[in-house]
Parts: sequence; C-alpha cells; structure tokens
Amino acid sequence: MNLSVYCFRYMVAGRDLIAGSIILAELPLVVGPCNGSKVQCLGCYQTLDETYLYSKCNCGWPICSSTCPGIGHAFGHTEEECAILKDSKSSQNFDYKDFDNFKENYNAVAPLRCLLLKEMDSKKYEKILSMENHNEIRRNIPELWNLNQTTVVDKIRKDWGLVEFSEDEIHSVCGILEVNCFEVGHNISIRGLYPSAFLMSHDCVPNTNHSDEENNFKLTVRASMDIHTNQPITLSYAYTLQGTLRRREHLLENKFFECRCKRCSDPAELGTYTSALICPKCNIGLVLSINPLDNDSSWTCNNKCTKPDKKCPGYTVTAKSMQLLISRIQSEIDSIDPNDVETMEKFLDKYRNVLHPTHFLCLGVKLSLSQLYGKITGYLLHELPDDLLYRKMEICREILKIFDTVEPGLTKIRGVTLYELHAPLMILTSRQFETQSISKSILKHRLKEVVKYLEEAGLILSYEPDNSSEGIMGKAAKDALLKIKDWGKIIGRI
Ligand SMILES: C[S@@+](CC[C@H](N)C(=O)[O-])C[C@H]1O[C@@H](n2cnc3c(N)ncnc32)[C@H](O)[C@@H]1O
Repeated sequence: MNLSVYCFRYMVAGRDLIAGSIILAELPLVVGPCNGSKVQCLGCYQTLDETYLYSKCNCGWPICSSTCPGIGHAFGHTEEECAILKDSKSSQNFDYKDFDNFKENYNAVAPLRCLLLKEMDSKKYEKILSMENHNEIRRNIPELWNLNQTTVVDKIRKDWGLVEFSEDEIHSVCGILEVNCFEVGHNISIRGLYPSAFLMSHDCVPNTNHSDEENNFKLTVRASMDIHTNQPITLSYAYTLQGTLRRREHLLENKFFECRCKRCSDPAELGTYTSALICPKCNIGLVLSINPLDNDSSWTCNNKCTKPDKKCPGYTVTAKSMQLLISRIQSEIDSIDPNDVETMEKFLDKYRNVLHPTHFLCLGVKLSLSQLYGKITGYLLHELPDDLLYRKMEICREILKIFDTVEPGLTKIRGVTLYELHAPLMILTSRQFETQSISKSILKHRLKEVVKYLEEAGLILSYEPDNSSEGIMGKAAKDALLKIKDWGKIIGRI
C-alpha cells in the first residue's frame, strides 16, 4: 500500500505480476441491498413482488421461501439480524399489498449489517471504520445527506429504536458503503465491502478484472495486463464505455473526487475519440473539448488544415450546448427497445455525420448489436444472411479496437466480444467452404483466426464463475475450440 496526496492510500504491486495472475481473493466483510433497490429477499436477494404476500420471515420481512438458503447464512439474513428486526417491530408498518410502499426500508439494511458487527465481530467493524467515508464532502450535499438522514439514520434510531448507534456513526457507515462498495451478485442488486480490495484506486483505463462467486460473494481480482513492481493496482469505478464528461461526473457525484487520469486529461481519450463529434462546419475535423479536466470548457474543431478546400471556417460550441445535445441523443437511445436491431441500425445511420463512429453513444448501441445479431428471434446466427454476418464481424472488430485501449488485456468485455466475433467468421467460412468459394489456404488461415479468438475468449472467460453467463460462454468457447481442431485435422488431410 502507498500514500498519495490525491487519493490517500492506494494498492501497488509488491512484485511483477503477469496478466491473469490472481492479486487477491477474499470474502466480503458485509453484503446487503444497494440503495434504491426494490423489495428483495433478505436471504438470497431475489427481487420480490406482491405474489410473495404470504412468505414472511419471523421478523415480518418478506422472503422468497422459508427454505431460502440465505436464511441464517453469514452473507444473507442472519439469526441476529432477524432477532433485532423482530424486536424493533421494524416491519409493523409494511403494507404487504403494495411492496413499493416499504422498499425504502432496504436502504437501511446494509448499514445496519455493518453496525451489528460492532458487537458481533469488532475486528471487522474496525476494518470497516478504517475506510474512507468522505463525511466532510457528503455533509455539504444536502440531497444526499438528508436522504441518508431520513431513510437510514432516522429509520434505525427513531423507527427501530436502535439508539445505541449514534447519528454520526450511522452517517459514517453510509459514506463508507457509498465510497468503498463493490456491486456484486448475478442478476441481483447487492453491494459488498471487502477487507483489502477497497484499496484499489481508480483509473479510467484499469489494469485489473474482477469477478465474484455466486454463493459466498468471494471476490477474485486478477491482473488484466502485466503490472510492474510498485505500479498502482487499479480498477475503474466508472463505466469505461462512457465519455470523459460522464465518467468524471459519476466519480465526482458518487466517489467524491475529480479524476485526472491520462485518459481524462486527453481530449482524444487516448485516440479512441469516445467523446468526439464530427465538425458540422468542415465535416473533416473532430469537435473535442479544449480542456477535458474543466467541465465548463468549450469544445472546438481540431482541423488545423490550411488548404482552402479543406480548412475549417471555425467551429466552437459551449459546454452547456454540448451537454444538451448529448442528453437529447441519449434520451433517443433510451427510448429504443433493447432488442430492436433495426431501430438501433437506423440510429447509427441517422447520426453518422454527427457522432464519431466510436463516440460512446454509438459504442453502447454497437455493443448491443454485437450481441443481438445471432441471438434474438429473426436474427439467429445460422439464419443470418452473409451481409449481416459481415455486419456483426465489422461491429465486433470496431468495438474491440476501443476495448483494446480502454479495457485492455484479459477483460470480460474483450472475452465476450472475441467470442461474438468468432461465430460469424466461422459460419461464413463454412458456408464459403461448402460452396467451394474459398481456397484451402484461405480456409486454413480463417480457421487459425477463429482459433485465436476462441483461445483468448476461453482463457479470459475461464476466470468467470461457471454458472454466470460469461462462464457459460467461456465453456462454449472451449467446446468450439475442440470441434474446430477436429475440423482442422480433417481439412489437413484433404
Ligand atoms: C474505495 S476508496 C479507495 C481507498 C482510499 N484511497 C483510502 O485510502 O481509503 C475510494 C476513494 O479513494 C480516492 N481515490 C481513488 N482513486 C482515486 C484517483 N484516481 N484520484 C483521486 N482520488 C482517488 C477517492 O477519495 C475515492 O473516494
């Protein structure tokens, strides 16, 4: 661990680490529902609705069933928690005919679980209290502080009568959860605090990848690329496929710091142009922020050409106008049905002269398309005509180039996209081989390419839990690899 004036404590490599090596694997100190979550089973975190009206725990809180494996489990609904929630009559005002009415209570569950450790496991509690809470900043954000006051502090102290926990203590725990939690779980919305993983600092181009196990939420962090001794070990607290403005906004609002990493400092975002617009004046240059570390900075065309037929007459736009334009286009994307391939393609076509092809708004749509082609009714892989197989390949290659920069190495998103890329290439190749429209040497070359994609996808996705969608894909990659190798042997003999 090192210290810095910017980010206080941060984890560094104690020795050279090669890509794929495990940096840490640890169980959580605590897990619980995320803020703003729906009503969920306190044992297994499955979302519940009014059909679970009659399924209640002794404490009166709804559960999925009396045989839920998470009841009495250390990372589920413990006996101690159940007794406290029962004694405090915490569920007396729950209206079981309308689950929405009491979902706010779930905001207080994870904080309560931290607080209960004070008595039950003081070492774990001390560890939690040693984490950053950013109270000095959060106290000055009324919407956040007041929401915690009403939905957590007052809930625990006034409604549930647990006055042994002070207001300050509860606010600190809320801050610690906001700043340090990992979102974990598969198809459920929960957060967990981990004893050492919290020390990883943020970078918009992270050098680790992590996954968690389904039953005990054990977190495994691996190096996604080679990391040298003393280099920081980082993860991205923000979604890497967002533009700088959005990522920095998220980090400031949720993690309370201003990111100044290499990617954020570069208007071209390391050559990915994930925030660039095409200049409407010259149609040649790209419109980029003059100073991406200043959210109020104007954006201008980067075309410096002086030739009369190519030069830009000059184009500058204010930060506010840029933000308005981006939110307007974002709402258009949000209104698209997540399975509507045609409308997504129409969107890309509509904005092809406005947004750079790798603008984050296009990337999101392209990432969806890379997975929808081949998956949904009307677009199943073996039914796709050649032009759509080529389209799937084109999209996968285009987005992979960006992932190579912003999520380089052995990362889930690269693994999934490599798997998506192998499939159309394989089908096209076998179709063309059957119609004898490719030579044996092209066939061999293509098979080699497919094998390369599958090997890397198989390796990356083997790090994911077996029953997660990525783990299943990893297994499919390995099976496909075996089949292709057999095929390769047959072809070798032809
Ligand atoms: C999960 S904690 C990381 C551990 C923390 N540095 C500590 O000493 O407890 C997240 C906090 O670390 C700091 N931090 C992490 N990465 C940072 C970065 N790239 N630049 C500035 N601050 C950072 C911020 O204060 C952030 O809210």
